[in-house]
Amino acid sequence: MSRQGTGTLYIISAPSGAGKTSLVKALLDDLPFVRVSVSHTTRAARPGESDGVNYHFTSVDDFQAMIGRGEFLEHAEVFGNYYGTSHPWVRQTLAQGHDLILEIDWQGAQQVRRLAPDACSVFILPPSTAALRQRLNNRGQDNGDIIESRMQQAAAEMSHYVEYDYLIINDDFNLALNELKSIFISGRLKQSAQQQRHGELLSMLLQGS
Ligand SMILES: Nc1nc2c(ncn2[C@@H]2O[C@H](COP(=O)(O)OP(=O)(O)O)[C@@H](O)[C@H]2O)c(=O)[nH]1
Ligand SMILES: Nc1ncnc2c1ncn2[C@@H]1O[C@H](COP(=O)(O)OP(=O)(O)O)[C@@H](O)[C@H]1O
Repeated sequence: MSRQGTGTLYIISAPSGAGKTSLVKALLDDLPFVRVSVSHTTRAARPGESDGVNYHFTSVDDFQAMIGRGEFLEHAEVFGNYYGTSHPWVRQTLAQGHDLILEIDWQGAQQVRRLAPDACSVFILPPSTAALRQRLNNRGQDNGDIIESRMQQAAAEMSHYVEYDYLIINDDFNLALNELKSIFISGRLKQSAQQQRHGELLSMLLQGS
């Protein structure tokens, strides 16, 4: 299912605050063939977040109705809220030939791997737990209790890193971004070579030089 059309499915997981959203945003700015899935969640929007952009903010009743209709590729409860990925949207985006990122937790990653064994998965670690706490504080979007509960669950999330194809330590942001980009570019190159379209990719990659 990760290779319907020409797109490849990528899973990116990390403990809260490790920097996955910032890295994915920067990656999307640089690589035009990549899209990110906007998940559904029952958590409240943070200041500055908008419906349909960061998440589809959904009531618990609506979320459960979507589960009942089989609309999620995967879903999980994280930090006391539900999160899920729209199956029709994933199918359509891959069929259009885009590579697609799912920013999901380890539970969702396990569900997706069962359905799409050739999905490529990347785990992002912070350089230390102290840095993780510092980043959650600096982000300034969660109160002290929420930060505490995210720190408590960080170890459990991080214990799953061995299940992933790639591991990136997000210490220096630009270094981590380049490592992430190489994974996507190499994946695209492999696909393009299979489809005899490597010349097209090369000119896309070199257009800024
Ligand atoms: N299984 C699953 N997890 C998700 C989904 N969307 C987000 N998450 C995970 O839910 C957790 C909390 O996300 P969020 O509330 O945005 O907090 P943040 O990671 O600190 O920015 C993170 O581990 C996300 O990877 C989804 O659609 N499915
Ligand atoms: N390499 C880095 N060094 C320092 N701060 C970072 C780095 N990467 C991300 N951050 C900051 O850490 C905070 C959490 O990042 P975010 O992308 O929201 O994490 P996540 O999506 O994994 O919860 C943000 O304020 C972000 O700007």
